[in-house]
Amino acid sequence: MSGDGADADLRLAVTGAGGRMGREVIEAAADREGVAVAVAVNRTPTDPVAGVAVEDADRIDELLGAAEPDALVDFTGPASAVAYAEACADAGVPMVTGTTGFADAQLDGLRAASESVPVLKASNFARGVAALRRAVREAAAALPGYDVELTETHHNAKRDAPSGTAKSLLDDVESVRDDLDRRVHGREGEAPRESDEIGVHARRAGDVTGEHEVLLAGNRETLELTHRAGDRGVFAEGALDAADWLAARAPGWYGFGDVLDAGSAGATGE
Ligand SMILES: NC(=O)C1=CN([C@@H]2O[C@H](COP(=O)(O)OP(=O)(O)OC[C@H]3O[C@@H](n4cnc5c(N)ncnc54)[C@H](OP(=O)(O)O)[C@@H]3O)[C@@H](O)[C@H]2O)C=CC1
Ligand SMILES: O=C(O)C1=N[C@H](C(=O)O)C[C@H](O)C1
Repeated sequence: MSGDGADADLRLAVTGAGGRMGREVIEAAADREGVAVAVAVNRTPTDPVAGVAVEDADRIDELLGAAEPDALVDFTGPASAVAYAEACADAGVPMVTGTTGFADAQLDGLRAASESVPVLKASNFARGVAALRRAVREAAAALPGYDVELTETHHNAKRDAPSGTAKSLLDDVESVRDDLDRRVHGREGEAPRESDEIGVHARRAGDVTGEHEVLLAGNRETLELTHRAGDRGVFAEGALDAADWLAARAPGWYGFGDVLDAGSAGATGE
């Protein structure tokens, strides 16, 4: 393969290239046959990652125009993800974003870009989480009246809380349980539990990659459904699968479930 990946099957742009996930995506791409990183950018100057030079993020428009990558993979922050989506729309580049913590207005910005190019947003690219989401929908529907509490644990540098995955799981529970429509974030003092609550607990500690547990409890039994990510490579692999799939799609709004459905894995939803 040539240095700029001109003969690769899938040529990527990666934003946040100096971040935990950006580095992981570049390293996973380097290990994958037929995939090359044609553009990598970061807000602050960063040494090359896996031999890929990291450019100033302010040059993104010029770099996308010159390299014409097949897709851009973004793991940054909500404001920058929206700005990169606008750059993708202008350059005609499909965008995969795993960034979490968007406000509603920022989501509108992503959706606006999806009118021009394919945009795939997923709060979690682990296949196990896709399976967890299916299991949670099934369990919550099968156990009417049971209390539901969600606990997520992440490393101490995570910015947003609760996690994007936690919010997706809460959406899943609420989609099958009309009686649960109030998210209660932690409890303190006089706080008796009401029947319409879903308790949400966000823990931040050490270097935990990411854990999500959904507890369903009746009066004489409990069911716990838990996913633990072993390392960030699992997210990077899923994001590369998503980029590969998205590169051939029409403009629109997509989720990781669409990628897995296409591969007959049977997942649905974001
Ligand atoms: N969907 C999924 O499967 C996963 C999603 N995530 C999400 O991905 C995102 C990034 O996580 P992680 O890699 O751990 O975070 P890091 O803090 O390690 O990296 C963030 C990166 O984004 C850049 N960045 C942040 N804000 C801006 C901005 N305003 N403008 C330009 N660049 C910016 C940072 O640049 P700089 O170096 O200059 O600070 C850095 O390169 C988070 O939202 C996280 O929740 C994480 C793991 C899996
Ligand atoms: O910030 C992280 O690290 C992670 N963020 C995602 C989220 O907010 O759900 C996914 C994963 O849990 C790791």
